[in-house]
Amino acid sequence: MSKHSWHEQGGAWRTKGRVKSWGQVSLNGEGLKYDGLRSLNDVHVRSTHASKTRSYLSAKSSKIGRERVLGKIECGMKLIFVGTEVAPWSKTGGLGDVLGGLPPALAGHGHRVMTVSPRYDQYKDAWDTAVTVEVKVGDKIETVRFFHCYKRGVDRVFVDHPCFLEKVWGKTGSKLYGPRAGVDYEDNQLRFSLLCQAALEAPRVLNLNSSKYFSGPYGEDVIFIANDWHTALLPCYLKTMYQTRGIYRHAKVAFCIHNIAYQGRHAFEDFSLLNLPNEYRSTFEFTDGHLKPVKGRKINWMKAAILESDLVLTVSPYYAQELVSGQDKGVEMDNIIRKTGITGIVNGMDIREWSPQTDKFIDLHFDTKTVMEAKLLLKEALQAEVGLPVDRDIPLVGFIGRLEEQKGSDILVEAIPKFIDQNVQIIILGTGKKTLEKEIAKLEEIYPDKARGIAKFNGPLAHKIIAGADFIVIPSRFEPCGLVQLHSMPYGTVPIVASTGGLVDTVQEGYTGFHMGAFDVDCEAIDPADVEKLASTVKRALEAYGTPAMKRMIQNCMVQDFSWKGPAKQWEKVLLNLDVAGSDAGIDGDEIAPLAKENVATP
Ligand SMILES: Nc1ncnc2c1ncn2[C@@H]1O[C@H](COP(=O)(O)OP(=O)(O)O[C@H]2O[C@H](CO)[C@@H](O)[C@H](O)[C@H]2O)[C@@H](O)[C@H]1O
Ligand SMILES: OC[C@H]1O[C@H](O[C@H]2[C@H](O)[C@@H](O)[C@@H](O[C@H]3[C@H](O)[C@@H](O)[C@@H](O)O[C@@H]3CO)O[C@@H]2CO)[C@H](O)[C@@H](O)[C@@H]1O
Repeated sequence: MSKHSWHEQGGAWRTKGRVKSWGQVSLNGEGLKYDGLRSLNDVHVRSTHASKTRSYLSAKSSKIGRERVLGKIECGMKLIFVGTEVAPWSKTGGLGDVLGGLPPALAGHGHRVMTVSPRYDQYKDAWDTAVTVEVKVGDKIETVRFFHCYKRGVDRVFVDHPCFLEKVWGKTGSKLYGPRAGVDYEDNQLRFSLLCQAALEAPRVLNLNSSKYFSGPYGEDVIFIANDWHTALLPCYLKTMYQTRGIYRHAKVAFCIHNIAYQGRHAFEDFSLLNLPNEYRSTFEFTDGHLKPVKGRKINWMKAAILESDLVLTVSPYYAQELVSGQDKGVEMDNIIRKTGITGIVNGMDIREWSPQTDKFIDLHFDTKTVMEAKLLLKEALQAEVGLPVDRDIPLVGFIGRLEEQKGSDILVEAIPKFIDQNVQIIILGTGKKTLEKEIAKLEEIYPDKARGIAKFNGPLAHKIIAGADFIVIPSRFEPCGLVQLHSMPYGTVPIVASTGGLVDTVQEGYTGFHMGAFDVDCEAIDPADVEKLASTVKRALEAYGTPAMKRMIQNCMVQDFSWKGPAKQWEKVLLNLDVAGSDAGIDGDEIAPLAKENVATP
């Protein structure tokens, strides 16, 4: 049994009755009348005879740009990303960022890219396609409707169903998975079953004509990129509901692990909710030493996803190594992953959102030449905003993250007394576990002139901290990739990081940041040695503040390229290796279109 970091503690949904039969409702009839955003005919699509309406445009790269002519696809893959978060429409953390940023970068390489995620809110930029499909979820037939918009070269598809829209009020930050942090919705397994089935329908039933480069449904020769445990049923349904019927014969599934701490462990009896044939029981079966959500034998969604997908990826090479290093870091999936293998590709970040030269949330823009003066002014603005004494000579340390043990905010709180006597201020921004939120909120009372803990999900403030702080501290017990250090470095904000996961891959000791060493991954305890490591490394960073060495580090941080361009190339390479019919390398392009101003999810 892994001693720590399986984060799920319960919330299993119990079935009251057993499902007698499985499978999708019969699909008959035909006719796909949805034509991009214009035609809003009320078409109830029960058919999946998408091929009848195919009219692809082919794509050719040329030196002077894209030249695409009617005919068969000559270039690019058809990629369907599926996930429960997609920024800016929905986000509780980094999963949303990745589904927001990676797809446009792959579209920029000439691939046809769609994301499928829940419609948690009335997104003002996503239109009703009027296309509906029926899927069997648990023992009920549910109708789902697709909404759509086309942004930065990506078809953003939103799955509309009351199980998403009625539960989540407000677009980001909370309530996507449960009424509060640590508590899951009882019907999460059904919600995610519905999402997976809808995602499998989308490429076939949506007749999208979003750009001059591509038109018609995506068709069947696609690659699904499933993300985290919520999408684990996708490879299983692909095989049992489609490929057995000769549909999607060449389609493949890549499964990306953003966080092994959340695996979707549920009561074994819940298998019957999933509408999968009995032979899949063993794929899901999993026994651990935990009592929650039930003692002993369970189903484990992530295990099934790892075993049933064609390719398993994660979000940094070092995390990939950690996952197979043993039970603790692999959270009891290490033996399974050793069998399948795993590819680690470090995440990129959205340089349109996170750039000191264009950031819409800061009052002053800067570059490598103006950084030293600009940061002082931005720090003063930040100090004033959070109510700390305004003093440009005090080094400011920031923290941004979900308040879960993963992120080590508890270790940080414990370490603060050990360095707060220095010339320093600290601002912690995060939401999550109530106990951890209370801990950070108390800091202001204890250190009124030195510390602020803000238990809110606040995007603009995150930008101001990234820009105005001198250091960003990331004391994670484990960190698959970490985006906050990527966001901070272009702003010359030097990261102080635990030596784990993607933090190892992206921060170089003494060159672009400060490493604290690896922490104990046991989430149930705070190791005093880790408190010491954190405090001494912060002190080391404070000593460097204002020195020529620190100035060099700031420059080193700022000149790196953390955009999605490089990672997208690597993603392209591994996805091409899946050898799906019609797939071809894309072109060496940039993102097709900038993030439109209206590309903001508002209720
Ligand atoms: N209170 C708050 N207010 C405003 N913004 C907030 C916020 N709390 C967090 N954020 C934002 O949420 C994102 C968090 O990024 P992380 O890399 O820490 O992801 P997370 O751990 O959630 O995701 C997992 O998936 C990602 C993506 O693969 C991996 O990088 C990561 O290691 C893994 O744990 C950042 O954009 C951050 O600014
Ligand atoms: O983008 C942020 C993270 O979002 C996902 O994590 C969520 C996870 O998948 C959900 O299951 C849920 O986790 C809760 C867990 O189920 C429950 O038993 C309890 O331990 O509390 C957990 C937190 O509420 O919410 C997570 C988001 O908070 C995604 O899987 C991660 O990769 C992302 O880091």
